[in-house]
Amino acid sequence: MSALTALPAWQALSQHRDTIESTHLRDLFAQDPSRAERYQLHAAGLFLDYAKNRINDDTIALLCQLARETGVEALRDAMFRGEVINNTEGRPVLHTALRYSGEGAIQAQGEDAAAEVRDTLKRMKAFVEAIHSQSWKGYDGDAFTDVVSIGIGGSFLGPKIMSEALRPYWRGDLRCHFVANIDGTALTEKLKKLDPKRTLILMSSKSFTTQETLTNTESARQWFLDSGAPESAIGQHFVAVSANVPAAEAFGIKAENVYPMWDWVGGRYSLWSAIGLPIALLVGFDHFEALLRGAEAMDTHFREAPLEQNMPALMGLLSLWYTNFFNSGSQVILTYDHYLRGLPAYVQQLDMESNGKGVNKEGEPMDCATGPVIWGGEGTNGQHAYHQLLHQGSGVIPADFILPLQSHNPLGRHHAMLASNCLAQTQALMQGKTQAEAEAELAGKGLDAGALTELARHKVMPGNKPSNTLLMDKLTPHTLGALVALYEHRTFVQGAVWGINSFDQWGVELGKVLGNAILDELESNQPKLDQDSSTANLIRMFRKGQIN
Ligand SMILES: O=P(O)(O)OC[C@H]1O[C@H](O)[C@H](O)[C@@H](O)[C@@H]1O
Repeated sequence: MSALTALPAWQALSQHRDTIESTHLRDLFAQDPSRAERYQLHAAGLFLDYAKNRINDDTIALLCQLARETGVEALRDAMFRGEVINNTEGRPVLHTALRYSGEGAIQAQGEDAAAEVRDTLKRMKAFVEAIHSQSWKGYDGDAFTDVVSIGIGGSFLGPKIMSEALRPYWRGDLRCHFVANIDGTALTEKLKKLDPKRTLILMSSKSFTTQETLTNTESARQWFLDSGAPESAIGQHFVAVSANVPAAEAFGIKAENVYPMWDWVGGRYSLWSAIGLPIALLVGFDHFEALLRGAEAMDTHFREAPLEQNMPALMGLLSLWYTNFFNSGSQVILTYDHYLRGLPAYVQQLDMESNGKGVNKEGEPMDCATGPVIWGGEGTNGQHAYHQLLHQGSGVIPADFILPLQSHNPLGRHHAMLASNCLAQTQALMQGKTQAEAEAELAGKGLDAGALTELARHKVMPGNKPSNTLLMDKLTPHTLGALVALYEHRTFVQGAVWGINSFDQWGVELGKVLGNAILDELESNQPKLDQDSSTANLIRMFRKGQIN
């Protein structure tokens, strides 16, 4: 047993689980009409109803005790102070400094992170306004109409998904196209519709070593030059965001066109930095700042609210409750808003890259599960597909339902219908359907008693499936910022309890190097093939371009 699983709170939760297991959520609601009032919370423009979780007051008390015994609050405060909590890379973790609007300093290894952020925001603002006012144009005097944003991982998902989420706020004078994959089809399909004279290329790579981003940017440069643009025009059309300014300059991007990133911001936490430039270009700098303020409001709540009333803490602890005490290997995020359809993929990277770890901070193997599989999609589409497994599958898959109360596109009864589906799903998962209810539904349909009982068995829903419901008045830059920061901190809380480093990603780094050795073999004519027989055979086929 590890120090973690031996903790009094962990042991108490293991026993408490049996109490909870013996009571159906339906009965918990029947026994306590005030349940919804007791298990709800407001923070930073968001409302969380967590009453449909398999909990009672003891569960919350024990989960908060576990957080205290594992030092979650102390680690949170150390993160905000800029201490080196990413121990394997020797770095502070300061994405919260990116949205800090106070005047004070935030020390990050001898530098004032807050001052650097302020300077960079000023530069970003000037750049965005120059593009919008058309004081910065293409080399032939044309205003920019299109931006191609090249980046992958955290340098892609945040800008793309948040831009989509803020579509109602787009200015309308610029389009943005995102290219991440090394698959040449991704870039080719985007570029073939564009006019190089009116296109700005924005490449984002914190490390400036990522194969996909470097190769796509080189190919985009070639496309630009092949169109007849002079080499001297590169400076007007290519901008980079990177923590590695010398490498960006060596690549040919003018120093004044390189916007900084810092070691103390993880890729998956970087959309609030210059990595978010595509968002600012699309929606304007005021809305980008509102996004930062929403995240900052959630930071303040996370920092100040006691654990029992702390939205990210409670969501993180509830997630851990199911992962570690109910063996739920996955969690689903269901957004009932078309603009938020990308959020599950965003949280997937955020959570799985952060908490997909098998050893703790000391490098010792974990003896309990860590990061669950995160997946999901937009409602109501999923209801016609994978919700079947949520309702009648054999495991427990906790769900987060996310619903803005007002639509940006009020259209007849659409929004009420959308909301009714969202609420009905949470209710159906909680209540389920008993054998007696299923039989009652089938009565009068002409079935004999035996057939009726048998068919009813297939229609039984066990219920007792937990969910959170997150509401906001409307999806705005502010509420979006708060929502994303909520998931960041929820991820943090789980990693802190587990005692893992949520801020490195050695498994993903492996992919950055593994491909290179095989690439040499694929492009070579030498029959060297120092590989296992399966890989060698596949390489031979690629060289021939034929499967026979
Ligand atoms: O921004 P870059 O340095 O190009 O990195 C892009 C991505 O690379 C890796 O896959 C990392 O694990 C991600 O966290 C990162 O966002």
